[in-house]
This record gives sequence, structure tokens and C-alpha cells, in this order.
Amino acid sequence: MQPTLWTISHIVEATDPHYLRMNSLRRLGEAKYRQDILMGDVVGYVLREFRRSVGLLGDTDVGQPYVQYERMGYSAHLALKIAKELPMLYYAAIAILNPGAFTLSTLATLHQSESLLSRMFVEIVFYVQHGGPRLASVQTVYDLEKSVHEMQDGDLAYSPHKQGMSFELKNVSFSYPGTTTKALNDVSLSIKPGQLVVIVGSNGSGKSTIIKLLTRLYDATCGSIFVDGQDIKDYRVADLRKAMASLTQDHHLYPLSLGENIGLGNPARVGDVEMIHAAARLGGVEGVVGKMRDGLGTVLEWPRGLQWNNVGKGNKAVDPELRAAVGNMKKQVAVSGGERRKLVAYPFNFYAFLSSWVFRSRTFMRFTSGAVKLVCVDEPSSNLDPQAEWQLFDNLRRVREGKTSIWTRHGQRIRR
Ligand SMILES: Nc1ncnc2c1ncn2[C@@H]1O[C@H](COP(=O)(O)OP(=O)(O)OP(=O)(O)O)[C@@H](O)[C@H]1O
Repeated sequence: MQPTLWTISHIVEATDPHYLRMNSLRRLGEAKYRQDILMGDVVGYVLREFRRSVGLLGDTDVGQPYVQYERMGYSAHLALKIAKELPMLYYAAIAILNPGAFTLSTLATLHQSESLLSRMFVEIVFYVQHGGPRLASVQTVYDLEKSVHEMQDGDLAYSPHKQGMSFELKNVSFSYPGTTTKALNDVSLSIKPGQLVVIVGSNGSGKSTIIKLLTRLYDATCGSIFVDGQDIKDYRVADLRKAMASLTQDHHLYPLSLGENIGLGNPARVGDVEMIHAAARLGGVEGVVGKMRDGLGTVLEWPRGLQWNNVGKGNKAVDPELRAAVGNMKKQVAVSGGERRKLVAYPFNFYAFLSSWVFRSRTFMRFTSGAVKLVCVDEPSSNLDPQAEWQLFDNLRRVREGKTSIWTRHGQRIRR
């Protein structure tokens, strides 16, 4: 029987930087990144970089290693396998169509072939799911591009005034799609250009929902919202998003470099190292960046191009060199456990901490865009100690420079 990667000990490592980059960018199509990507106005950057890495990959085979391993053309190999198994398939068909015609000996033969048959089907399914990763990648990223247009777009260009944005909500009610409960019920309020507004309320009172409507992540179910005196729906969504920065609780680290994670706050200046360092300082993450082995170039995700099988301690037959190689590969992860302990006091929460810091820095980077006229800060201080929280708000106040600012806070915390 021809060996397959399913059954033998092996390590697969993809080292092509363009492939790894393409994979990371493809992942930005996942639902969890969608809000950050859309709000951050970085769709154009993601698509450009994705196309660039696909172009640089050229004709390199990006098929799954399990498929590549079958050196002959996969379909030819599959046909051969099926041809070899035809008698078994014939018996299987008889067993289903006419069970009475079955003898004990044919049952025994079928039993022997069962594992081969099932493996074959698993391989077919695997091939169909992963056989065309590049095609699927492109599809995911292009879906992202389409999603920008899911909301009905206006055709009025939003030209930011010197001052911040102004808002007026008139009798606004809102229910999330698929629910009948009103997250907001008949809300009216107005916010003047450059004003600093703090929305205070208990859990679930609708603070975040107001911000989602103002930043046009959703449209009000009833009532109207005006931006600078014009219905929010009249403006081009992309223009509005360029004029907004939003620091929320639902943020994620992009599977890109630390520098890009911060720099993408202002996609036009994503390569401006000085600006990125300044934003990192304001967001409180500069010390951490300085301690990383690759500084701003550090990619925090587990390398996606790495797979291994059957090399665990339980498998006594594994060549010790192979097992050691896997150990070394695991150490390639950007931040080891020891390093985490050096960086923060609670290493088990490392990614949560880092993600908040980086996201805050990304928001400060967004302030560097002259086009930003609204800054929303939706309870970003939940895991900060009082000193760090004070520092964050002080930094936000200092860089505000007349931009309209809306902050949300829990009612209970304000009363203390
Ligand atoms: N995506 C969603 N789908 C359905 N319901 C939602 C969704 N997001 C929020 N809600 C509901 O809408 C209501 C308002 O939620 P919202 O997050 O705006 O409140 P909040 O004041 O910001 O709360 P918190 O202080 O806990 O963040 C709540 O009842 C909440 O359960």
C-alpha cells in the first residue's frame, strides 16, 4: 500500500514568506476581524497586500501538503485507487441494494477493505475542502470587499469641517437583526462639533449600540440620525468611516506584524515608523515592543505554515531527531512563555493584555489622520489599573484637538 502523510510521522513547514503573508491576509476575512477592518478603513490595504503576495507567489504550488505528497497528479492517483477498489465497491453496492445476496466471505472481504475505503473518502473530502486554497483565499478576501457595500450607500461625499462632527438623533429606536427586543427605544439627543460627551449607563442599557449607530455599523430601525445637519444615510459610508476612530471592547490583533497592527490606525502612514512609535508610546505598549525580539516586525501569531503528525512522546517509533526538530519549531513562536513573564505580570492573560495595548495604540495612530473628526471610546479601560486608566484618558484628552469625542462608562464606576 502506498504510504500517505496520514499514517507516517512527519513535519511540514511552509517557509515561503509570500505564502505565509498571503495566509495571514486571507485570515482577515474571518468574521471576528470584520468590525475592526471596516471601521479602520483598511479593506483597501488588505486587498492590495493580498494581491501583492499572490503575485509574488507566482506558480508556487499552495496545495495542501497531503495532496502535494501524492507525487503523481492527484486525480490520476485517485482514479487508480478507485480502479483497484472496484470489486469492493461492487460488493458494497450489492450489500446496500440486495442484502440477501450477501455471503459471509464477501462480508469478510468488505470488512478488510473498510479502512481503505473510508480513508479514501476522507481524502476526497479533504481534497475538495482544501484542494484549492488559493481560490478560497481570494474568495474570502473579495467577500470582505463586497461586505463594504452590504449597507445601502449614500452618494454624498463627506467633507470634514475644521471642527469635529456634529450629531442629532431624533426618536431613534433600534433592534438588532433577528431580535424583537429594543436595544434603544425612542432616543433623541444632540452632540455639537468638538464636544466631549460621556454616556453613562448600566450593563445592557444601549451605550455601545448608540456608538454603533453613530459610526453606521447599523442603521436605526425607526427615527433619524443627522451628521452635520444631513441624514447619515446620504453620505458615502467609506467617507464617514475615514472621519471616525473607534476604541471599543471588541477588538482583535491582526495576524500581521506589531507595526502593521498599530500603523493600520492610519493606513496611509502604515510605514511611518516614527509615528508608530509615538502611537505605541501613547497607547502604553512601547516598552513591550522594545522587548520583543523583532520589535515592530514581530508577528504574534503561531506560524500557520507549520504542521506535524505522529511525533508526540506517545509514539516510541519516532526518530528523536524529528521530535527535537518539532520542539525547535515550536520555539519559533514570536513570544515564548519566559518572555511573556518578563513583559507582563500575568503571562496567562498575555494576548488579552497585548491586544488591548496594541489596539489603544492603533487608535492613537488613527488620531494622526487629519481627516478624523469623531473619536468614540467605548469602555476601553476594563483591564487597566487606576494609574494606567488615568494615563490613557489623559493621553486621549491631550491628542483630541477639537475632534468630537464620545466616551461610554458604566454608571456604577462613575459613582465610586
Ligand atoms: N449583536 C447583538 N445582537 C443582539 N442583541 C444585542 C447585540 N449587541 C447588544 N445586544 C443587546 O442590546 C442591548 C444593548 O446592548 P449594548 O451593548 O448597547 O449595552 P451597553 O450599555 O453598551 O452594555 P455594556 O455596558 O454591558 O457594554 C442589550 O440588551 C444587549 O443584550
